[in-house]
Amino acid sequence: MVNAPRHETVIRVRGLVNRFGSHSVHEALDLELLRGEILGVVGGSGTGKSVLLRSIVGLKPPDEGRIEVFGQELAHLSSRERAQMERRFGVLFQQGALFSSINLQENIALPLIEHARLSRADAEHLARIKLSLVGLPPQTALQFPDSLSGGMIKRAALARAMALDPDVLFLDEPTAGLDPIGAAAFDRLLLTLRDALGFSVFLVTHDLDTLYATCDRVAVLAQKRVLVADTLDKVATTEDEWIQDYFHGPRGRAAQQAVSQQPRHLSSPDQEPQS
Ligand SMILES: Nc1ncnc2c1ncn2[C@@H]1O[C@H](COP(=O)(O)OP(=O)(O)OP(=O)(O)O)[C@@H](O)[C@H]1O
Repeated sequence: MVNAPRHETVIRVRGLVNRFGSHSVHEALDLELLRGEILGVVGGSGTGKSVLLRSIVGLKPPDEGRIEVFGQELAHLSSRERAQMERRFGVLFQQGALFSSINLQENIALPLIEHARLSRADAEHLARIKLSLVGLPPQTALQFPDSLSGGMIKRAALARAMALDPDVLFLDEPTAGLDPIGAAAFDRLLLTLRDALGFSVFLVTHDLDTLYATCDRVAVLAQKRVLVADTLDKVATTEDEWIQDYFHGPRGRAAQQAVSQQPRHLSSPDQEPQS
């Protein structure tokens, strides 16, 4: 691994409380994201993984608690400082992130024009570089999202999340809807890019294969907080019914077995079939 985690905290969440009316989602939630790590965030449906992601990126102001990013507390930033902070984030949301009416090159150029104030020509040139970084061939630059496979769309959405060279990538279920081969190719791509570029990753996922293949640490959300955040080995031995069912049920055992049979870090992202 070129950029091993250096145990420096880039995001620190303390005492987070999130509520929707009388429905409480998080109570006194604590979490850290370390520099250069891929942190998997798992938990049963509705435990608040996406709400946590949205709070950290500033889309859902918490009801209580502190969120510090690169040592600065989000709530204390001016709107200008917040905009600068947001440029250090790349977000890939669960429900595809591309505009269907413009081609891939234009989709990826958009944040570069809006936030980095590049000329259209420069932004589109950089967009083509980002597309090649995620393993998409040059001709896809002019294609529209509707004409691409699910795996290609995920790669293009990743290219867009990486448009501004973020320090932290937030990925919400990036392999959802992909077949196992496409999902494994995405996992390898993510690892390769993290190793090459050194960003930190907050990865919400239900995909056990992805956890085993990519994550340095895993945080489990349950009982409205982070029940445990540690290496997979340690998390998997935590005494909790949901954790035991999740990691030691048939799918957990299969994922563990699959990863023990292959090298974890590969030097280049394999391309999935581009149907
Ligand atoms: N805008 C909202 N208004 C009201 N309730 C919301 C809103 N957004 C989320 N919630 C509620 O917050 C809870 C947590 O939702 P969230 O989407 O974070 O769960 P999740 O852990 O990501 O679930 P899943 O794994 O199914 O995607 C759910 O009960 C959801 O209904």
